[in-house]
Amino acid sequence: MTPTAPAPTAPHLIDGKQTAEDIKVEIAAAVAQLTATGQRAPHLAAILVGHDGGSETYVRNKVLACERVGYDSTLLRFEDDITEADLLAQVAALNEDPAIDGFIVQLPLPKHIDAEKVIEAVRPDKDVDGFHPMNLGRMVAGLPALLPATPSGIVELMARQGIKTSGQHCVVIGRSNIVGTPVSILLAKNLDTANCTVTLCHSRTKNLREICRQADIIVAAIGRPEFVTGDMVKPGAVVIDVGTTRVTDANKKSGFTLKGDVNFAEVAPLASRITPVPGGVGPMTIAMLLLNTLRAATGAVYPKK
Ligand SMILES: Nc1nc(=O)c2c([nH]1)NC[C@@H]1CN(c3ccc(C(=O)N[C@@H](CCC(=O)O)C(=O)O)cc3)C=[N+]21
Ligand SMILES: [Mg+2]
Repeated sequence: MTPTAPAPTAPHLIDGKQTAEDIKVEIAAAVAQLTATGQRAPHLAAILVGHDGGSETYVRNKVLACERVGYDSTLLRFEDDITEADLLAQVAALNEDPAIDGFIVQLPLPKHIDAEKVIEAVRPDKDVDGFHPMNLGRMVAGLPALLPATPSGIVELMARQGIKTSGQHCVVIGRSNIVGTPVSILLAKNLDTANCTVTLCHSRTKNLREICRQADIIVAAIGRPEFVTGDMVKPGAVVIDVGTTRVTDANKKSGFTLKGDVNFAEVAPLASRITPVPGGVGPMTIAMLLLNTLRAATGAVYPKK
């Protein structure tokens, strides 16, 4: 008898691209309602410093997404020798501009610029990245806040895909300020969409493999391509891959392949559900940025100034 062919992986893929599209349709409807009542469309601005290929792609995707939902968008580009003082002046100008509802400063910034200082300079009510300590603190305290886009995108993606989180053991790998740390906090919250038992692992974690094997849900956010291998995953686990590293690939016209933090070939056959890269968490990040911009524009978190 011939061996059974492996089960097709498509049905258990978590389609972040489609879910993000659904959210954009909802946002577009909200924008149409705003403009029908005589209000102007939400306006998102992005500051991009330098010429990093990944950053250019993400920012371009953000601008395109704005067009899709009917927002106005402004892209401010600067060379990588811009001084910190000049960048801070640009941030101050956007803070004061009443035509701008929210803005982001694309990271990473050049080494001579103190990124923390720039993040703290963004007015919290326009901080649609949710990176300002005011928004992070309000999130930790469970107060209304502009939430960071990738963490809230992960929570929203699991909710919309019917993935059970309540009481589940979620192992987050990576403790960055923009993903690992905030997503571990969100997933532990007493929310219909969260309520996980969370373990936050990082580069100093002992017995990482054993801890990961106890996870019902793994969130991989270490930024190391194919870090999570089959031996780290309990059969039936849900696997959320946050990584998007460009790896040189001579066979590709672009010269690179986008790699997640999960070894997809090994892990997909074990997982009950898994996000692909691309088409998983990345598009959700953009959808949640748009949602934050709508919340900023309508004064849903902070009163409009
Ligand atoms: N101030 C700031 N805010 C950010 O939110 C921010 C940032 N800086 N710096 C870099 C990271 C990374 N990030 C991504 C956004 C979209 C995709 C995305 O759309 N990815 C597509 C593929 C895109 C491609 O083809 O490269 C996908 O996964 O399907 C990925 C990564 C936002 N970040
Ligand atoms: Mg720096």
